[in-house]
Amino acid sequence: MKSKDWQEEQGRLERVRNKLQARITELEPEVTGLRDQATDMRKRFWEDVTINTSTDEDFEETFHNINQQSAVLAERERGHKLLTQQWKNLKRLLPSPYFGRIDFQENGSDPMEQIYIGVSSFVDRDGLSFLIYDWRTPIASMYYDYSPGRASYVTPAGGIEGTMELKRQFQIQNGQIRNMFDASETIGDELLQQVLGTGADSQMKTIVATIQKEQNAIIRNDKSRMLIVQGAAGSGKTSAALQRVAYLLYRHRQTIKADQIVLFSPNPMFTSYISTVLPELGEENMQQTTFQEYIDYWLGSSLRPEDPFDGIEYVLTAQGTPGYEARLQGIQYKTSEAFLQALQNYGTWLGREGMRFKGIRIRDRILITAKQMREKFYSYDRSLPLFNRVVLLQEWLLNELAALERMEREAPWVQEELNYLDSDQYAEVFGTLHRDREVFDLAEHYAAVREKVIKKRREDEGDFDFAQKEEDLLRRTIVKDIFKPLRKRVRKFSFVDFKGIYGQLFDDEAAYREKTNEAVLPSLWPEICRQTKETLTRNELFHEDATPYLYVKELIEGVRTNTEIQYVFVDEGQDYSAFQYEYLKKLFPRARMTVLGDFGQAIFMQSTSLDAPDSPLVRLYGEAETRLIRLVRSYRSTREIVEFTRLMLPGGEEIAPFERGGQKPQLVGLDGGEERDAQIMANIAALRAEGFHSIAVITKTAAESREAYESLRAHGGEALQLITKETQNFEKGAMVIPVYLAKGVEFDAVLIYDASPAAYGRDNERKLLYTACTRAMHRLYLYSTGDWSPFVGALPPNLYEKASN
Ligand SMILES: Nc1ncnc2c1ncn2[C@@H]1O[C@H](COP(=O)(O)OP(=O)(O)OP(=O)(O)O)[C@@H](O)[C@H]1O
Repeated sequence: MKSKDWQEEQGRLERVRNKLQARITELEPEVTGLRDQATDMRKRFWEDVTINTSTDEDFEETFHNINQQSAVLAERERGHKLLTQQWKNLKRLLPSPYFGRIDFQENGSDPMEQIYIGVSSFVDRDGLSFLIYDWRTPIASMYYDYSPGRASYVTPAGGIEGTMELKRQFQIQNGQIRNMFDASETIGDELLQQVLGTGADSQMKTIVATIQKEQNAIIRNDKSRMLIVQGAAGSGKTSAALQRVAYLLYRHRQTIKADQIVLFSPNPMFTSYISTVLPELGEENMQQTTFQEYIDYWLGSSLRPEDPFDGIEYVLTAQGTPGYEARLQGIQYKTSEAFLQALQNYGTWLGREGMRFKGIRIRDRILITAKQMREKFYSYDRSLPLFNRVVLLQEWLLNELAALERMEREAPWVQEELNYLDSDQYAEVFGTLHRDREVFDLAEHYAAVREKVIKKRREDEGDFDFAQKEEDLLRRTIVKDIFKPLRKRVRKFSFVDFKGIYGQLFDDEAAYREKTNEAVLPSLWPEICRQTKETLTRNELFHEDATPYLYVKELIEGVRTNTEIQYVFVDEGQDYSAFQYEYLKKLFPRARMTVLGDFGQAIFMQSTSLDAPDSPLVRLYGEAETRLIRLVRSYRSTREIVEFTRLMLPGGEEIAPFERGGQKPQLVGLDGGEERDAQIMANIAALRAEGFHSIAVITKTAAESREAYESLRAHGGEALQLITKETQNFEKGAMVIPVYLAKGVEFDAVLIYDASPAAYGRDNERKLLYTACTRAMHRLYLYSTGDWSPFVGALPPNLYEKASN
């Protein structure tokens, strides 16, 4: 780069920074001033309103007064929030105001425009000249989409065409230009090289300075109801998703708030991993959750669903145990669209017969039987949906309970209870009767006067009537205490026997066919039925039963929806079943959906292909509303690691490495376990000495992780961290982690604890090994004390180096 250019750019940078600084200094007193005003107002809120309730007019005036005062306060707070936001943005810009520049000559327009691009916009005093453009502005999109030459962009008013004369990238730190590149290709590789060469972090970083064209298409897609991204490991799916959230929040800032966007992530640790990206971009985080959290929430405490990690642990460790094959078949069937259809048919069947209810009882006595409920239920108009009839039944039950409650007050058991009441309960009733009196002070006065006038004493504690009243009240209280929780439960639909309704699906094959019209059943159906029923008796649910169970529950209770949410993001989308997608679609009827995933990393049984021609995801909203984008370039790992890992997958040749070189993966053959642990510890020490700090020893299962952890600790690995499904935060350092928890995250170096055929031999273990190896950014080691997994053995030997002790 010519030094004249450099000087000019440094000069401009300084001018912009001075302006930024001046604006910050100018805003500072306003920001603190408004904050103080608002705090002060809040403190003095009640001093500034005069409360007078003497007359109706006074009361009304007080009411308006309070309203007015809170409106002023809200306005101040809003003003303060906006100003603070602006002030924070400027402060964020100051050390590194921009990262890119394009010179654009619009067709038919005179001056060529220099467009500097940063994480937010900064306008000069005149209010017109943009000193910095937010990366999300339409004009800035050219920076990501074009190399110098003809270029265009789309504004709300239409397309603009012209020529890009220059495209420049900057690395600016603390106000100094550290690097400057003029790019001839779409985003020069140099900057990306540098960014990717740095170490892994315990938190994900933003990529706004180096977004690639194909990622930009994902970020700015604003048309599709359903956007599907199938992308190879490390191709930037999660990154694109997060920058897309930032883009949407900017593009629709008048209408969408961060809490109207929800992102489903694979586990809580991942949630913490990505939590800093949006704040770094000056935006609030969207809502983040896991599917499991949803399920737990809606199932309540009635049943304990198995979590997906216990589910996968079973699949990976229980081969050969009785019932294993049936469980696998069960998982496959229960997560399929066929089962969803079967359950819909089941809903129709329940509309005609077979609903199950739970009788309502008090003290070992049935008040309303399940049979009565069933008869009542099926007496309602059969054209009404299940849900409406259940609501009618609910109303009927509440009325019945009210009548029964009145009758019950005279029941002999109530008399008995009366005899056993303790003094506290008496005191309470006594207090209530007297309280009634005090409240009606006027009535008390009136009664006292009346007593005098008619010369007859009013009734009192000693009177028969009073005693009668007291007993009545006691009876009411006793019966009410029993009926109140009954009513509460009826309101929560607990008179419906959901467990029985779901369970009876698994009575036997003929019954199942009749209830669901299902033609094709898994061959081990009887065993699937036995397992499902047995789990239900323990008040547990297999992971694969949880969503279907909720689905059936909602057929009856009414569908739960959340209409507030405008955008739903599903990361690691291959791990959700067709069934779960249908459920999400129903849950968020207004939302647009973005699903990002990689079928190459589909390690759960319920996986869904994202881009197959018959993918249920495409059917979800229909082809016309769906856009599929494929990412094949992998940015995370070095070329050597990508070349090694991609061939583990059928069709993996299309995955393209980014040109960043490194060491070939190392296959370390050892004679025994002890030796392996010593070797791993030696490799970790060497990696650390080289400056790699985030290191993961990856195992296939949680059980294996624990064993490896114990064993490595005995060989000097005291500082290692064991990651389990309960781990909430992702910390930098060396750790032992099962592969399914390492999904979505990355490390400087990955060490595959056991790459033998015993660990990764079956076909469903191929993707596990691929997922594990693709977590590595710079270094990859595989260990085995015997043969190599066939997925490694089949690779051309020039793709790795063999090392033995
Ligand atoms: N355009 C880019 N500029 C800089 N870094 C990028 C870019 N795209 C991706 N990366 C980096 O590549 C790594 C992988 O990105 P990310 O985790 O988003 O990929 P992914 O497709 O979600 O991966 P996986 O499916 O393996 O979880 C991250 O370190 C990310 O910062």
